[in-house]
Amino acid sequence: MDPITFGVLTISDTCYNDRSKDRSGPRLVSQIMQAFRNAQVVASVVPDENSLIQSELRQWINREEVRIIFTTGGTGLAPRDVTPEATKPLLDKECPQLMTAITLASLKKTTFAALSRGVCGIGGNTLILNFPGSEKAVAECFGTVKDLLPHALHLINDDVALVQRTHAQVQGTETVEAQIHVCPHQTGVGDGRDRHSPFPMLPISVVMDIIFGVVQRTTCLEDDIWKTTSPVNIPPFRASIKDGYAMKSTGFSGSKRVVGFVAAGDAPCAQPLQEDECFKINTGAPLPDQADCVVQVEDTLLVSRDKHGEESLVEIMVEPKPELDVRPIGHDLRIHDSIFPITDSSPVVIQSLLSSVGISKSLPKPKVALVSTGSELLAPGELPVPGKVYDSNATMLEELLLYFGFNCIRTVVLSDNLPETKRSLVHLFEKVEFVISTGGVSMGDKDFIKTALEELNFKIHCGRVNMKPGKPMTFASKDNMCFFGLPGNPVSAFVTFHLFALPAIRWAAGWERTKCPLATIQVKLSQDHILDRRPEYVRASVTSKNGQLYASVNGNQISSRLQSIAGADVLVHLPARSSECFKASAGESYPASVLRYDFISKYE
Ligand SMILES: Nc1nc2c(c(=O)[nH]1)N[C@H]1C(S)=C(S)[C@@H](COP(=O)(O)OP(=O)(O)OC[C@H]3O[C@@H](n4cnc5c(N)ncnc54)[C@H](O)[C@@H]3O)O[C@H]1N2
Ligand code: MOO
Ligand SMILES: [Mg+2]
Repeated sequence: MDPITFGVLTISDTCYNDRSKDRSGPRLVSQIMQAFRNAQVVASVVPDENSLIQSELRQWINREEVRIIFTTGGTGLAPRDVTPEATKPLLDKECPQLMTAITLASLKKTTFAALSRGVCGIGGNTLILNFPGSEKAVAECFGTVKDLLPHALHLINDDVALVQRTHAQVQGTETVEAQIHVCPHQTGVGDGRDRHSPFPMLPISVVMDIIFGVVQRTTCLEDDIWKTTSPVNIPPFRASIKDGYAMKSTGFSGSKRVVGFVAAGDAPCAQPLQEDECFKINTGAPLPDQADCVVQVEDTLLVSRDKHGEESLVEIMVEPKPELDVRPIGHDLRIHDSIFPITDSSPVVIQSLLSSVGISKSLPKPKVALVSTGSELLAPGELPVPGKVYDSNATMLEELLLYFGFNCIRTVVLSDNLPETKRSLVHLFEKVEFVISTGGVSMGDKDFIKTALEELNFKIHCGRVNMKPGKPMTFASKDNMCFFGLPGNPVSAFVTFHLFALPAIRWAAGWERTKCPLATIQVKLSQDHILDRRPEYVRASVTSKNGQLYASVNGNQISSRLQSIAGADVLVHLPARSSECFKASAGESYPASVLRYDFISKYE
């Protein structure tokens, strides 16, 4: 079944300014994913501005694969409500009855539905429907139209065979065998254990929006760190920039008597100084009070030593100039000035700048616990046991957290046992705000993570993501406790850590939102790659050839094969296969997330 791409456009000044306030957009996305297994969703938020709404809609209409667009918001009577006015000029045909069906259904719930002015119609080959802005309203409106949508698309496509089949179904003339379920809803119910995941397969962008909306970000950087002013001058004294001789610039070049020695760490010296005298001085040492310049040792000659072997006379071969090779007091940073010229959440930057002005403060970092689940797991170092495998995830995630500057508590392996899993989660959340587990999130009857979370009254925001690897990635929260259930397959855990858990932890630590995800670059593929049904995050190593970056896929990409992370500089983002495109070709350019600072493996 080919994927259908839906667009979900939230139109609201408020949500545009604070995306975490957008409830109706994510609700629509989740309903689409639940109703259509082959759905892909692009989502965006724009303010109530006619031109911005039109520009976003036009872009989606021009994308061949976007077949249905739902807008939510801006349909009412308020002065800023302009969604219908923005939509109408883009429609080639209006579909007023579709809106009538929505309105009739909505009026059964509330007469306020009469105050919505939304329109429906076709622009290019895309069906556009304006829904109101409330979460409840979009759920109801979607419920009204969802069964009509596949047939509407067949009609827009002029897909005669499927149109006839639907007409036959409606008229009851089709045989049972010939019936196809054009709109495959997930069952979510059934006798005994449900055989279908009740969790919609959400697009990555939606999961990211959810994570940033749910995880609480510390404001300590804004409230405290960025406002820190320096209690000292740097340098706190006039400091020599060179190893050489400190003197008066009013004297000339030529021979000078060496009257003293100043090393870094010595207190500034008040001894009188004549124009034909100098002090030997080291880089970083304080200039004697009466000196105003330094001549580097390379521009001098030693003339004589005294009886103790100490330098007594030197020849200064350049003309001394005022301030030559001197850093004045406060040259680098003045007392009371802000110590951060710009905000930079890197712990390296924060901690070292604080230290440079004498402030010893450790940054509050989110507390994280790691736990591997699986009765099959052996700790590295243990003897092999039939049926068991070694736990690589705990080591990998601990190293990744350290690499990115975060610490963790690493706990024991949990066996696949529901009461034990629940007990451990409760216990861990007494100590930390993030728990990252691996394993136990897919469909097996021993996959207890989601059940444990539900029984502990966590809200599961995401139980599946439309990606490969990492589909069953689970994100849940309760109060300020956040839980990432990464899939057990080692590569799935590796990819989902980088794409979801790391940005969440950086966000909690107070990082800017744009800095939380890994940096993205463009790379050209070195070889063809067959596209998957899900968007895929392929591990690849990068070669730089004449300034262009090429990505070579690291062997078999099955999610159990940890060898694919060896030499992995980037995760190349490949789109899902579509009816038009089934492979990514060598030479094509794709975005890629940078996994490591030293991300170029080879130069050719
Ligand atoms: N019926 C279905 N089965 C599966 C689905 C599905 O949609 N329907 N999804 C598959 C996908 S995709 C993934 S990914 C995995 C994820 O499974 P779980 O998160 O439930 O993980 P487990 O079943 O516990 O283990 C999977 C695999 O990984 C090995 N593993 C687990 N932990 C570790 C560790 N710490 N170190 C090394 N290896 C580990 C484990 O032994 C299994 O081989 O589910 C698919 N199934
Ligand atoms: O998502 Mo799984 O991670 O495909 O193997
Ligand atoms: Mg499993």
